[in-house]
Amino acid sequence: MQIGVVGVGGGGAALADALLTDGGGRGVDYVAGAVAIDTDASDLAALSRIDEDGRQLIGAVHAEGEGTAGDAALAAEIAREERPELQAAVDSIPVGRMDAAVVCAALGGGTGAGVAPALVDLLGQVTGTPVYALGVLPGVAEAGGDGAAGDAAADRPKRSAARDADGTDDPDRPDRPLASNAAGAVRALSAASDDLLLADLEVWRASGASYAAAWPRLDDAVAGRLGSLLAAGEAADPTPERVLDASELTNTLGAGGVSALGTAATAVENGRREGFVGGLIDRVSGADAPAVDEGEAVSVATNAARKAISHRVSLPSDLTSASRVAVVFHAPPAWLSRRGLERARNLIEEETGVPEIRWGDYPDPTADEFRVTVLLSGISTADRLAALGDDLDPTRLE
Ligand SMILES: Nc1nc2c(ncn2[C@@H]2O[C@H](COP(=O)(O)OP(=O)(O)OP(=O)(O)O)[C@@H](O)[C@H]2O)c(=O)[nH]1
Repeated sequence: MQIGVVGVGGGGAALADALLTDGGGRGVDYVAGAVAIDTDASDLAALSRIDEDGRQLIGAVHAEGEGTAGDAALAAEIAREERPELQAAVDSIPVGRMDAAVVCAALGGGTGAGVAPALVDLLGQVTGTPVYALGVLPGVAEAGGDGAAGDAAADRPKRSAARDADGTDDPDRPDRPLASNAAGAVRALSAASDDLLLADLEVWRASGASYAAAWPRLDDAVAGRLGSLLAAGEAADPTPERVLDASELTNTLGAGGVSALGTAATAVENGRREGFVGGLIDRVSGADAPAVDEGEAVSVATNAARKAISHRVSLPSDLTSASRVAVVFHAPPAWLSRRGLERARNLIEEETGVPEIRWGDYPDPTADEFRVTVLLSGISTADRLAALGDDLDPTRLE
């Protein structure tokens, strides 16, 4: 599945950048084009993968190139006033080559929360493809919740402030209302987009560490999960037994509620010889697959499947409330045993209560792990969302 990516705000643009990095590193590209839009010039300048031509600063008059400091209403106003600039940025994405658009945003940020809904709306009008939102929920402590380390005040929730040498914030700017921004953005994006995929920053925060330390971990992990799902349908050599293509993914998404991503991997022997000469011998002799014990293949597949839905799912939630599931098995070809994949699918079906999950395999002779990646869609019970606002019970979201 080919996607056009629009990252908005500091966190959203960083996540879009991570998707481009993941796509470039796979040998199977699934990003048709990517742009970043922000009110903060320094955050745009800090991106590493998105082309300079694809970086659009907005709100220069109101935000002076320094972000909105959490003011989602101001950001929404900027989006209304500068719709032509948003349109120009989006126009640089090759719409004809993509199966869907993905708008990435950190939902606690003013720019992310205020501008992402306008972008979803705009993309819906110009692309003719589904438009998905990929949102980062703020950490519990930075959003003013309890139950986490009390260092939220010292833990700069904003990217440019996190880089400030003195660590102080602009006293003229209001406190950042991360929780209410996130609540508003979840409401608006679930109404405007074809599906809202969520990743909770809290999931990637190591105990006692700062949220800033969790940013790249979340961005790389979420990009890797989405990348595994999207690239599986694009990989043609060797031929998969079953392809999880764009229409399968589109049919998994859009079930109402919200969606989450899970993954887990086990290291496996891929049987390749080391080095250039070894690679040549492998190619000439065709001896690139180790003999894999069927019992071991089944055990590796089921263990990875169990962990993928129980460990660091991007939005902690009641998995039995999901209504649709798609799974990709990515491994060296010899490890993709029919029985192993069937047992792993059965396990996921039993744990989620979703019958007949969609799935595909991704045989990859260069892989050195057996990876299971899961998309859980139509989730209707997630405590973290309910804590952000009564009306955010996903059953009530569109
Ligand atoms: N995943 C991720 N989250 C980030 C990153 N940078 C900031 N965040 C989180 O995003 C939220 C703040 O949003 P930002 O993206 O910094 O703000 P913004 O959307 O640029 O909006 P402004 O308020 O106008 O600066 C907080 O929850 C931060 O912890 C990042 O690089 N990656």
